[in-house]
Amino acid sequence: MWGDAEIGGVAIDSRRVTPGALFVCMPGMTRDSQSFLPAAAENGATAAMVYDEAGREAAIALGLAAVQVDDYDDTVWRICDAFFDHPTRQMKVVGVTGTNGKTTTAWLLRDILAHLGMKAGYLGTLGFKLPDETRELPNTTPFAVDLYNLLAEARDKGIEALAMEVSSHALAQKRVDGVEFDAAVFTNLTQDHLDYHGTMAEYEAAKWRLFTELPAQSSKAFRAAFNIDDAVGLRWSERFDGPLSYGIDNPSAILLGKPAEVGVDRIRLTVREGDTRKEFVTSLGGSYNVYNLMSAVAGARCLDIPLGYISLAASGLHAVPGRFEPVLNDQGIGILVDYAHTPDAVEKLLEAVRPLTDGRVITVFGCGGDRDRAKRPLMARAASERSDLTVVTSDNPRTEDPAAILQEVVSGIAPGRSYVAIQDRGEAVAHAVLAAHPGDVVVIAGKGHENYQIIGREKIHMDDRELARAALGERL
Ligand SMILES: CC(=O)N[C@H]1[C@@H](OP(=O)(O)OP(=O)(O)OC[C@H]2O[C@@H](n3ccc(=O)[nH]c3=O)[C@H](O)[C@@H]2O)O[C@H](CO)[C@@H](O)[C@@H]1O[C@H](C)C(=O)N[C@@H](C)C(=O)N[C@H](CCC(=O)O)C(=O)O
Ligand SMILES: Nc1ncnc2c1ncn2[C@@H]1O[C@H](COP(=O)(O)OP(=O)(O)OP(=O)(O)O)[C@@H](O)[C@H]1O
Ligand SMILES: N[C@H](CCC[C@H](N)C(=O)O)C(=O)O
Ligand SMILES: [Mg+2]
Repeated sequence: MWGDAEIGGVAIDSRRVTPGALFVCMPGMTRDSQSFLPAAAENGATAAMVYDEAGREAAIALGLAAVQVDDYDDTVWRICDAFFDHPTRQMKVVGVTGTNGKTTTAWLLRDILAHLGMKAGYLGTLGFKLPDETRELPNTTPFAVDLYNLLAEARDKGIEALAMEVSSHALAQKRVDGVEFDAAVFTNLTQDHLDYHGTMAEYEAAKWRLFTELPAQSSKAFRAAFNIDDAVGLRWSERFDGPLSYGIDNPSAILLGKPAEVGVDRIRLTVREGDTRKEFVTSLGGSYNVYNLMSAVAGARCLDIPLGYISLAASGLHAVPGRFEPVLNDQGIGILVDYAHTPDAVEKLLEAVRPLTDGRVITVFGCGGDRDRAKRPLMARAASERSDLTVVTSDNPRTEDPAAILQEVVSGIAPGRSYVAIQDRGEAVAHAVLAAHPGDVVVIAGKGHENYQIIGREKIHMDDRELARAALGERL
């Protein structure tokens, strides 16, 4: 520590530094965040957390108090948790983790809690949702400094319960350490993010921290809910003391769902827990959402909300933005915008769609650049095996060559299956919609709620729902 300073805030980005703040420089970013020390000082920072000698010297030269840390990940959350006075001790927090279904589960859980009159919040891929406003966030689970700022804001605004997605990146980087979870829900584990974690074992180990290391740091009692129809969920529930197991297929689940009807915008199921049975009728659609509904119910049960209350609240549930979201039209063409961006999600999505139509299924999808390359051919296989026509296109190529990504995707198309590769996403959507006949379903996967395409480091406006409507216009 060099020098002393009274701290009035903590910021990770020089543009968000307010007078008196500690500016936290995070190592390993695309740009050296210590290069923003002058901008932070200009905005009134009085102290800086730096990660090497050059940063320390720069901070001191700017008149800032400086602390140099070697283990960034393990230090920053401790500083934030202490500075913000342990914000999660004053609200219920339910974490949701797993490869697919985090956003949907956490969003539905927030809706259930809000319908029951609680002041509930949501934090995840769809942003930071408070009762009166929703703000977009760049990450599913923000970095510790940003996260703790949001948690303190939630606490200060009287949020009673927060449903929060917890990504594997966040767990590996200790972004959520110090957060005192009342409960955590596990949805499923299949391949994704191998670019970051390297192996499935490492990926799984990161997620497991939410159920082991994090509760061990917490002063609260902790409950865990596992989907035991998933192989990893089953294994974990056996390793865990007193979990709430849930599922549809495995009859030993404590919370057991029996779907009675699954349509485009209707799910009806019975949930049994011991001697209690309750009917759930929602305006959600798609068979994969039966699981997410069960996950959300499990999250609410972990907070001791009676099953009957949860079933009442569930009657108000409807499609989550960008997930199995219909684009309505009067041309008789089913159009669904969805966020499937893993092999398992593509499979589950298309299995949800097939029973809903006697017509053809036409699927448009791509794979993100600068992300897990190994999943590209697997997504193509999953899509082409279950579609009558597959249209491969771009999905956030980022700094990669879009044509090269398309080639890697196409290498996985199942032999003999019909496909076309069209790099421009707007043209690809138009091709699919123009090829459709009444009764067919066009599935546009991968971008869901995203209203942009990232090309290079630029974000340009692009929204699959708008592209679909424009293409419908071309048919007239
Ligand atoms: C690869 C990666 O992790 N990138 C993150 C990184 O972006 P970057 O390296 O491009 O940042 P940068 O713009 O060069 O800035 C570097 C540093 O300087 C700071 N800065 C920058 C400009 C300035 O004027 N002043 C300033 O202080 C920034 O705050 C940052 O700390 O820093 C940004 C700001 O903190 C993050 O939003 C961004 O996450 C991006 C969006 C991302 O996609 N990350 C993925 C890998 C991720 O974390 N995903 C997980 C899982 C998602 C899921 O499957 O659900 C997640 O939780 O989001
Ligand atoms: N329970 C599930 N099992 C399998 N696939 C699912 C499940 N829930 C959702 N999906 C598929 O995954 C897509 C993304 O769902 P959602 O956004 O809820 O997941 P997520 O885990 O939050 O994803 P991300 O990692 O991007 O945050 C959906 O659009 C759907 O195609
Ligand atoms: N949170 C996910 C989103 C991927 C969505 C897809 N549109 C892409 O860009 O690959 C990720 O960072 O892997
Ligand atoms: Mg998400």
